[in-house]
This record gives sequence, C-alpha cells and structure tokens, in this order.
Amino acid sequence: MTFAQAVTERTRRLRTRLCVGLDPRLDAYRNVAHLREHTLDVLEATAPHAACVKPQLAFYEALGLAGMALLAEVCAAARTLGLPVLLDGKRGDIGSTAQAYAQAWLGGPHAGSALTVNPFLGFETLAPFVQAASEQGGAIFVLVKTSNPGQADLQGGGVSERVAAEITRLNAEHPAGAYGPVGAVVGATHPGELSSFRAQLPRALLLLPGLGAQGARAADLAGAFDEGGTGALASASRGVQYASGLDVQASVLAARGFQDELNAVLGV
Ligand SMILES: O=c1ccn([C@@H]2O[C@H](COP(=O)(O)O)[C@@H](O)[C@H]2O)c(=O)[nH]1
Repeated sequence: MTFAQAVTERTRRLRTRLCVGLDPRLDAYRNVAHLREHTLDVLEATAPHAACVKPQLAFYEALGLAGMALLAEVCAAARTLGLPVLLDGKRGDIGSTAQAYAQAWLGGPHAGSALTVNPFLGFETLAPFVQAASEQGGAIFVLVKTSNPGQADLQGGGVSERVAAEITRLNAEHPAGAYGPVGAVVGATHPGELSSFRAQLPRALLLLPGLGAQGARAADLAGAFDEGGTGALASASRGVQYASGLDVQASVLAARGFQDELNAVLGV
C-alpha cells in the first residue's frame, strides 16, 4: 500500500484526518531520556486518533546522534502501530544533492514514508524526490503556501499557483480517482484559500499545518477536503504534544478533540 493509500484507508477506517506532529524540544524536559520517553508515549497514546504522524526533522537533528536514534525509534514504533510517517524536512537542492536527500529520506528504512520538499530551486529539482517516492510507495509534500505570516514575501504573486500547477502535472500520470505521490503543503492558517487550492490540486493530498498553536481552527478547514472527508491532513504539533505541559492524557484529549471537530465540520 502506498503512503497516500495508507492515510486514506486509515482516515476512512478510524474516522480521522488528523496528522499528529512530534516536535520534541529539549527545554521541555529534564534530559534526553525524559524527552525520548514522553515522545514515544505521546505517539503510542495518540495513534488511535491519527491518520499519520509527522516528526519535524529539525528537532531530532538538534539532538545530534541521540536525536537520530530517537527518530529511528519513532519511525519503527509508528510502523508497528500501522501509522504512516510523514517526515517534515523541507528538503530541496540541485539534482545530484536532491537525489541523496531522496535516497536518505524516502528509501531504505524510510521506504513508504513521505517527505516535505522545498521547490525553491526549480521544478527540475523535484524529479529525484518524485522518482524515489513513486518507486518506494512513498510520497512528497511540496511547499505551496506555508502557514507562517512571512510566506507572502516570496509565495505571493502567483508563485503558489505555479507550484500547484506543477504538482497537478506530476500527478497526472496516476489513475484518476486516486491520490498521486505528490502532495502539497498549504497552511491551515489560510482558510479562505483552501477551497481554491483543493480545486487546483485534484489528485494531491494536502498537508495543512498550523492547527492549534498557530491559530488555525478545525472549523475553518472544510474547504481543503474532498467529498467524504478525504484528501487532506490537518496537522497539529505543539497543540497535541504539549497540550497541557507533559500530561500525556491531555495530549490524547487534544488529539481526540481535533479529530472530532474535523469530523463534525465535515459531517462524516
Ligand atoms: O507551512 C508550514 C510547514 C510546516 N510547518 C511545520 O509544522 C509544525 C507546526 O507545529 P505547531 O506546533 O503545530 O505550530 C512544525 O514542525 C513546523 O515546522 C509549519 O508550521 N508550517
């Protein structure tokens, strides 16, 4: 099963389109061992409410070798739980380097996972990522319109729409009715534009970061979804992992709350 098929199947079976972000910050813990234990506990406890899990690579890289070991543990635990993994790394570079990134994050132990990709170096640099994702049953999520306020500095003036058109072109080879291997990142903080991006990206899964801590609300996200409530993943990281300090039960309640709010607004 491909990443797109796996999240869609999980969305239908578990009635969830929530992506749980795991962004462990060392200053919230006594030490790395404490961070590791809490992160794995949150993963396991919130998994029934998640369509996928999204580790932000920066937080693991910041911990050095211990972070890389924890990332491997998080990915292995997610696999055991049947939870698709979306690696948020926003990689992108000239072709030969892009190929190495694709091999590192979409191949080997990460085959079948998804990776966020930055298209700033040009569309030809997406090719190694698309190829690796297609061959390994994974996916990429290309930045179209990010959730942060400063995105307009570079992503305005039709740039987001040009990236969206390229994603649609890349997915065109895949069967109609199924989501292709190339998804799009569209911030949940742009509720007024979600329907338009949904229409521009007919075969793309949308990743909607910004739920919770960045102010986006589940009630405003209906436009990003296809009929039946598939096609998008609303993502919350701090709003789940640190819903109330380090209380894991609070993380579960927050995940369950986002799940229920999304289902209610979609009527599914
Ligand atoms: O446009 C984007 C793309 C990625 N992110 C990442 O998502 C999480 C958001 O964390 P919250 O705690 O839910 O705000 C974080 O890892 C970002 O790097 C994003 O916010 N916006």
